[in-house]
Amino acid sequence: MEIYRIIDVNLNRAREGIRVLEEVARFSLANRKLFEEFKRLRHFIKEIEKSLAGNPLWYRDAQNDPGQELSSEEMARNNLREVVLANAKRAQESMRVLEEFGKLLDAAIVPNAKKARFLLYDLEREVLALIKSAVDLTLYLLTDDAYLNEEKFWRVIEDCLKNGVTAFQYRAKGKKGAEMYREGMRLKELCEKHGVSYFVNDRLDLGMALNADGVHVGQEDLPLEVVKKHFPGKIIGLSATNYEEGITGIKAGADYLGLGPIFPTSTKEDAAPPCGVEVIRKLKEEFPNTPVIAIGGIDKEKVSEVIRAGADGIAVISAVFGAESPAKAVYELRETIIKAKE
Ligand SMILES: Cc1ncc(COP(=O)(O)OP(=O)(O)O)c(N)n1
Ligand SMILES: Cc1nc(C(=O)O)sc1CCOP(=O)(O)O
Ligand SMILES: [Mg+2]
Repeated sequence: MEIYRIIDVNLNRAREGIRVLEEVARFSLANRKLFEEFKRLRHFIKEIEKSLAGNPLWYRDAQNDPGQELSSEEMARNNLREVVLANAKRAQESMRVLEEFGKLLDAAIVPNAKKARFLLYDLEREVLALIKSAVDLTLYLLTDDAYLNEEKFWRVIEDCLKNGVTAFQYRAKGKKGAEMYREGMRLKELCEKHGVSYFVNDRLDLGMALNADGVHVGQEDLPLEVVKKHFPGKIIGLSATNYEEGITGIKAGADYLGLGPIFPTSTKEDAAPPCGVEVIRKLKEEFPNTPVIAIGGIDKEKVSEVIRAGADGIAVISAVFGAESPAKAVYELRETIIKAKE
């Protein structure tokens, strides 16, 4: 009897998890193919239930189930990706339980539960890829220690987030872990408040501790594949200073490239020689699906040139933080990008 209750609870959890994913595909992604595949999968779970010799419903006893209350982990969801990850995990775990207890009750359901679990892994990957590609990297603002050193810059940053920044990177070089955690958390909260994607530079550990949307690594930071392995489902960006590094990075699975410096920059002392805009054109011709974000020496005058060469977005520091009015600079850069993309 308790096995029927376990089967009942897990059939429900699997269906509920898949139902949430179905709604994400339908309403958030407006993707008919994925929506229908989730629906088919949900019906397939129903068929597993019907194929059982007994009816798990006969043994349902929700009143006396000690696992009824929501854990705080179940209540915390910051964005669509977290909703997908949590519900896919929930459904996959339930199917695994069905496989194990099915062996005791009705071995016939085992291969079907396993099939459903593997189908769900594939669908989850597809949904996460679509969510990742929906992240807007058009105007990507990075911090630099030279600017983030006075209290007044917190106000400046918030103004920028309100005025058109679409992605933000916490980039600190000379600070200790405790300070980075404090600043990083404060910045993350600001980004969340304004619906801006939040990245951490260089440090996988900090990105994980802050539950950032992603981490950006350079050629001399932790290897891309290591960061991808330890931060699954997150957006992992890679710096490339030339065409060859760009190709290698795309083939290794970078979610986007930070390509540069495109022009001379005085912000980064150890920057490579400028690579110019033609590299953007070549990379985008060969790999149109990987976002290329141009960085290094980009300002109001140069932004149109990089966007017309095919860059999906720009990453900037001094063009914003060095401006008399950073919020106005953000607004103007955004307007110029939109015009150049038309
Ligand atoms: C979006 C973006 N592109 C490039 C970089 C540069 O990364 P890296 O080469 O590792 O240099 P540092 O920023 O760590 O000095 C970036 N941070 N972001
Ligand atoms: C952080 C950084 N990375 C670069 C690279 O080429 O990888 S250039 C750079 C500095 C960008 O600052 P600014 O917009 O002031 O030129
Ligand atoms: Mg780096």
